[in-house]
Amino acid sequence: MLEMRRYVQGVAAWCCCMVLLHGVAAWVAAAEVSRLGLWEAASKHAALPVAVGLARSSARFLRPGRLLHPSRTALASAVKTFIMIDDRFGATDWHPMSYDNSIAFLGPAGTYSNEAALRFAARLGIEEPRLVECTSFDEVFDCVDDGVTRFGVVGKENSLEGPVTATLDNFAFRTDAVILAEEVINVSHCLVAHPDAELDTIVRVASHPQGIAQCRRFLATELPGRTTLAVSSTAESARLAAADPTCAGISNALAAELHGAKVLCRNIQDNPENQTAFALVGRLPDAELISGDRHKTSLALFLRADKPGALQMILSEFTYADINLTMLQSRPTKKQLGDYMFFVELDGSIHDFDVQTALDCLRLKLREVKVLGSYPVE
Ligand SMILES: O=C(O)C(=O)C[C@]1(C(=O)O)C=C[C@@H](O)C=C1
Repeated sequence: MLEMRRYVQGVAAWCCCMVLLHGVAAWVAAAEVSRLGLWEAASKHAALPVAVGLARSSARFLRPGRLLHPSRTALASAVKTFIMIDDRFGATDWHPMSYDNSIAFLGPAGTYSNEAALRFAARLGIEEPRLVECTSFDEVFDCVDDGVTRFGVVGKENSLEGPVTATLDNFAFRTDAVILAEEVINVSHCLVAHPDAELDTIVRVASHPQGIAQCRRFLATELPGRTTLAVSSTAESARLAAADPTCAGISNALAAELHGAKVLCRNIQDNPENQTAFALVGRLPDAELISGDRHKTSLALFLRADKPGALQMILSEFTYADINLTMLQSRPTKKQLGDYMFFVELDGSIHDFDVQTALDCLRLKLREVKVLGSYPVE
């Protein structure tokens, strides 16, 4: 009986603590709002996140696990009302352009990007796409941003070399285009050369920097001492090789055939499992053009300040929402040495409840959460 009474007293004391904690949280928020005014308090992120943080941690204690999501979302949405956020996926001020079926890609004909562009065209149901050749991924983004083409194709990640940084930087700092779909291409490189060339007449090997990096071991063992030359694409290297017996290229067999080069060696990449994921980029109103069963979401996350535990805080929101991350990459903000932002790719759609919850919570803590796309994967 005595034990029972102690237990009841314990529970009552615990409840009082929780009520007190919520009271303090509300009081802090109210004091800050009355001191600064609602808008300033919210935009300074001073009182409200503190209140939310306290309320969340006590609520976490009250209702552990996934049961907590409704209260997390309610809190996050309540605060979201007062804080300016970059949520282009919720934006409404979008003006449709006059559309055609054009796709910008890294040329010339025969690149892996070309192959990806044709696959995307098939998924879009475009029978005869108008393919616009570009000399870099920057130019592909420019085509989409300036309305020169409706779609663009850019490399996103390679299984041997990792994320394509030129693409990430465009997404973080330059473009408003979004990822509409992803396509994975098997990359099987050949050493291609002038019809009269042999291995020992080659003095230079040209290719896209990714192509050269993916064949490092082959070049060191089969063509030691040869210089390498970075060119705009693998197919461009085939074109160069076809015109110069001393310069080989690294491309696929189709590019060699299209540009008049011959194949000297096949499958020269350092790992037979070489794949590159390409992104179809376009404007937001086209976000639902391609549908699928499985989705990925890509984000660029900008910190308010560099401080201990910042990355752990980001990761814990995903862990808490039970979301699997498929890519994590830090990149310099280009403002000062040591200042970094993060790219995250996760399993799930922006429309999933768990994903929305995690994003709402991150928006309270970060300077910017930029959604780069929520798209079907094959
Ligand atoms: O040069 C090409 O063929 C491209 O499409 C570019 C690219 C890349 O950006 O990674 C695509 C696939 C290979 O990984 C090598 C180069």
